[in-house]
Amino acid sequence: MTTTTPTAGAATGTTGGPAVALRDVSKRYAGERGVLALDGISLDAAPGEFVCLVGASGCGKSTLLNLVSGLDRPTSGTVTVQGDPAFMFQEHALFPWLSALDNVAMPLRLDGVGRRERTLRAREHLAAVHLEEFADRRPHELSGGMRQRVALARTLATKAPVLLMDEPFGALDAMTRDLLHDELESIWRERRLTVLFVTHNVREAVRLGDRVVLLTSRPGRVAAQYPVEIARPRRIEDPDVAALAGEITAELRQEVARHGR
Ligand SMILES: Nc1ncnc2c1ncn2[C@@H]1O[C@H](COP(=O)(O)OP(=O)(O)OP(=O)(O)O)[C@@H](O)[C@H]1O
Repeated sequence: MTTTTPTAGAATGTTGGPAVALRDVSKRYAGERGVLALDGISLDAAPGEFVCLVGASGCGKSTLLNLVSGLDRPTSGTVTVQGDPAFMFQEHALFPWLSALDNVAMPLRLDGVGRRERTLRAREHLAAVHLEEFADRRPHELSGGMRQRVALARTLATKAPVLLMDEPFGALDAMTRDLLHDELESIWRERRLTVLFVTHNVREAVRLGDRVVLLTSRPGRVAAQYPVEIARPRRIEDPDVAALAGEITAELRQEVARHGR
């Protein structure tokens, strides 16, 4: 039986259960070849937990996030989320004709928040990502890193307790990515968000995650899970981060080799 059950409006942690729970979730895409993207995934994220997903290209990471977001439904199994999650992609998907402030205010506007209140709140979210001085700029007047910050601020404006991030920093240079790691980490802690973060970059996963989940090549299954017990604050170049990332990468390589991809 297929059910996707976002318990809309529930706050993180109020029911005492996991913030995100996947139970034996499979996804087969329709079409001639009927690709089986995910096969029997069971995975929880506790309220306030930062979970990173890594795996070979095409193993179903984006599919998994889409199922959690409710954009798509599993073929079988159940997906349960406490509250409506917010989604942030690699492509910032900002409205080009709107200022940074109006982009951030958009979810508030859609929620029916009045102009005065939403401007005030959007300014606070921009300040959280250190962009208060750029409130009036349009996306094309901002750098790639700044645009991703605006996208992050807009995601925060939704007040969603669960944040789904699909390679959000993949296109950024190392320095900008480092800064955004710091900002995301501090916002995550402050707001006690639950984060599901997809990345190709195993070091980034270890830098950010409380736990790293390694998926098998297609069809995606959980191959291994690594609790990250390295004290925060962490830096991506820390030897401990590099060591665990090395271990996970070795396993990932074997996984890719096993499937000849
Ligand atoms: N809408 C769709 N229709 C048919 N097949 C799809 C669809 N979306 C994804 N797929 C297939 O499902 C598999 C998993 O795709 P998905 O994008 O979830 O993988 P991924 O791990 O996020 O990939 P990458 O790391 O390259 O971004 C792939 O083989 C892909 O071609």
